[in-house]
Amino acid sequence: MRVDIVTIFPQFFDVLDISLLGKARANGIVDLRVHDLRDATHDRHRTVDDTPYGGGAGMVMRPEPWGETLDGILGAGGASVALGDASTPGDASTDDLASTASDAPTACDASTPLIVFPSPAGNVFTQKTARRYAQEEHIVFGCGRYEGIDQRVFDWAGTRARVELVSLGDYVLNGGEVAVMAMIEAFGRLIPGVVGNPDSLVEESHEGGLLEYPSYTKPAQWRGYDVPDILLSGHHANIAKWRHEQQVERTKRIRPDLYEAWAAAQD
Ligand SMILES: N#Cc1c(N)n[nH]c1-c1ccc2c(Cl)cn(Cc3cccnc3)c2c1
Repeated sequence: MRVDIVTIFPQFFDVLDISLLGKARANGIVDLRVHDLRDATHDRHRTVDDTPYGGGAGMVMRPEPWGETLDGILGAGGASVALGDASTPGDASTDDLASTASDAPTACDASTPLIVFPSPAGNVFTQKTARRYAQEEHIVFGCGRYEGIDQRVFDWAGTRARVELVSLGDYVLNGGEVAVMAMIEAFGRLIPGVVGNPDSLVEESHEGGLLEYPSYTKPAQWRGYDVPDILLSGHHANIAKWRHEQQVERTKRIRPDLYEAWAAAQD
């Protein structure tokens, strides 16, 4: 899998060299490339922003550096696909991603790169999104700053690739870098060969729609707290049953929204 990141803070992603993803890069499982948007500027101050048309506070990211950088990543020709607007149906629902939505790509396939722009106005990133991204051959992440990126970048990019605006959640960040770091970790660990023991991914929170069960390790007693007896019984079937019951109880108590969706899917 190839991953390109466009940002004005390339050093922000240096940390990806020390994580599991660093090993995946070294092993050739992931080809990760970081691009400094300012390298596509041609003025003395390497300007990437300007005042917004129509007035308003803050600055908007200029389209030219984005177009030049994405041209370099996608190749001069690049895929030409007929698309709706940049947004695509989110993965937040429990339904499979609707591939027939009016704003979904109408003439492209998995070999067409996916360009993901973090945005407060994007669809919320979920584990379902992470699973989908882990299947992609080439993802380009466009990290914006200031008040956002000129809309024409999304419109033009949508003629060259599949484009998604994605939000990390309903809170406000200062730019896209933190969101991209989180998304790369979330889908990167799902890529075969990145995590040593893939079995460890199966019973995590949000896999299967339930939160994970509580975990314990040695010592059996700690500051007056004991490990549940069932976990010391060696009875694997009973342990599995107890763990599932814990998952259901925790999900119902902590995330009733997830519980309702999970319960509906059991019927
Ligand atoms: N993903 C996500 C996400 C999230 N969950 N919160 N904020 C963001 C996010 C993503 C991209 C940008 C770009 Cl480009 C500029 N800003 C700053 C900003 C803040 C408020 C209103 N407009 C722009 C971004 C914030």
